[in-house]
Amino acid sequence: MSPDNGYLPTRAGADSYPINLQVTKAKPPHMASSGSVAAFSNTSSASDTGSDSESSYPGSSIDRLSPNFNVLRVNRIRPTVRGPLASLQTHTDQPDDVDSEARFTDWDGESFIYAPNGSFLGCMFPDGRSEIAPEDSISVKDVYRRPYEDFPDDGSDDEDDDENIYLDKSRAPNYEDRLTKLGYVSRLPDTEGKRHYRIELTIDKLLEEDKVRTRLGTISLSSSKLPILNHDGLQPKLASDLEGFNNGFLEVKKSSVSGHGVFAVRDLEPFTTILIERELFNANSFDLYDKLDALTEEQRKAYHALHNHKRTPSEDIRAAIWRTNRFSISLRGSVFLVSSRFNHACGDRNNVDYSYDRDKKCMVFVVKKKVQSGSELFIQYGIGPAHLFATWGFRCACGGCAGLSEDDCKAIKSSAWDEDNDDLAMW
Ligand SMILES: C[S@@+](CC[C@H](N)C(=O)[O-])C[C@H]1O[C@@H](n2cnc3c(N)ncnc32)[C@H](O)[C@@H]1O
Repeated sequence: MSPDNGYLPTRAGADSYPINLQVTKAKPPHMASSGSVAAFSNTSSASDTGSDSESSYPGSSIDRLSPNFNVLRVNRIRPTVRGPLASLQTHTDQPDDVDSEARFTDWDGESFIYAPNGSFLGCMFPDGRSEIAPEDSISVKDVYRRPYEDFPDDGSDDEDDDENIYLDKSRAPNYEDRLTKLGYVSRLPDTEGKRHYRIELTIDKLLEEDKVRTRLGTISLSSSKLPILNHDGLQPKLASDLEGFNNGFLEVKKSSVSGHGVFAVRDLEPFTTILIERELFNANSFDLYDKLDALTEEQRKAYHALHNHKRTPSEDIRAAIWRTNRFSISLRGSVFLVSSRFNHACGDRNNVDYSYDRDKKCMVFVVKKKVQSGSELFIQYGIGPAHLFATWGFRCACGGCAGLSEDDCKAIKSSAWDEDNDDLAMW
């Protein structure tokens, strides 16, 4: 399982986080309460949608916010006759320990927006196609999960006169052509202990001289209530047997695919965060045994209760457990107790995405599509049964792929499998 092996469009980046998203329809333009920039001052409360419609479009499109930033709604307020502009309005319960400005980058018409603490807030596609979109919802598309450090700092970032405007030149070589695509980020008055940011996005190429910022939409964010599961003071029950572990979203129990698995305990909507778990430890092939020695007895017991899938009969059991369960974090691996119980499914069958929060050392799991209560929750370890077999030594039984024949396995073993190699750094 490797959430951190480069940019994969289906995977979350290291500094990106999941959200719960609800999109509401906005008032049609003629009903909008105000079409001017000044209207923003009335919208600093997260509970103010500017819209009275309840329609929701779960599955719409901004993904991957911090657990501290749940998107509650996106609503289109008013398209402007001068061309569309978009804005995000955010708030956070985070302590005031970060810069007061969010960051905005623009690349090939894709807009990436970061919270002041560097957390990825979302992305928008402010291209011409979405101008005055015919549908009521704001046109915010697709999902991007890219580690923050993916954006190279060439020292040449252009800062506009307005100190709240950032344009990342290194990501937008033709940035001069895009000068009308700037993000305007400003802090709004705090309410009820929450901090609010307004992020406006100019997307109208026609507005060369007379740039007018008009709110096209608003995104309100609230903090996630899902607590981090950590194993510092491990409960004996968790140490000996995870079966029955239930956090209100998921439970661990026997799976028909393999051993134990993770199952939904209620109907889940896309983008729901279902588990945030702190690693038990992080190791590489050199310090694994030291790390295991440093665990408490309960923690070690929990480690040994994890599944092990030996690649070779001679493989050390501690190494086999580590290799079977670790999530690859850069060149190291982290072990989790509940996260390690997710089985793999190929193709469309996997229904959960995951990412690693480097700061908190947590794995974060987010539902990708609607899941019915009782269904098994699957992640994707790798692409295709041949890769799974060559890397982890098991034959995929997810039901979503053709699987492997005996001959396939033999062929893989003879080409990609070194019987003597139980090297921990295999993958
Ligand atoms: C991280 S563990 C997953 C949880 C494990 N089933 C358990 O009981 O703890 C990974 C192991 O689960 C099994 N596994 C996971 N997904 C599988 C699949 N699609 N088909 C067959 N075995 C699978 C393999 O043995 C694999 O080495």
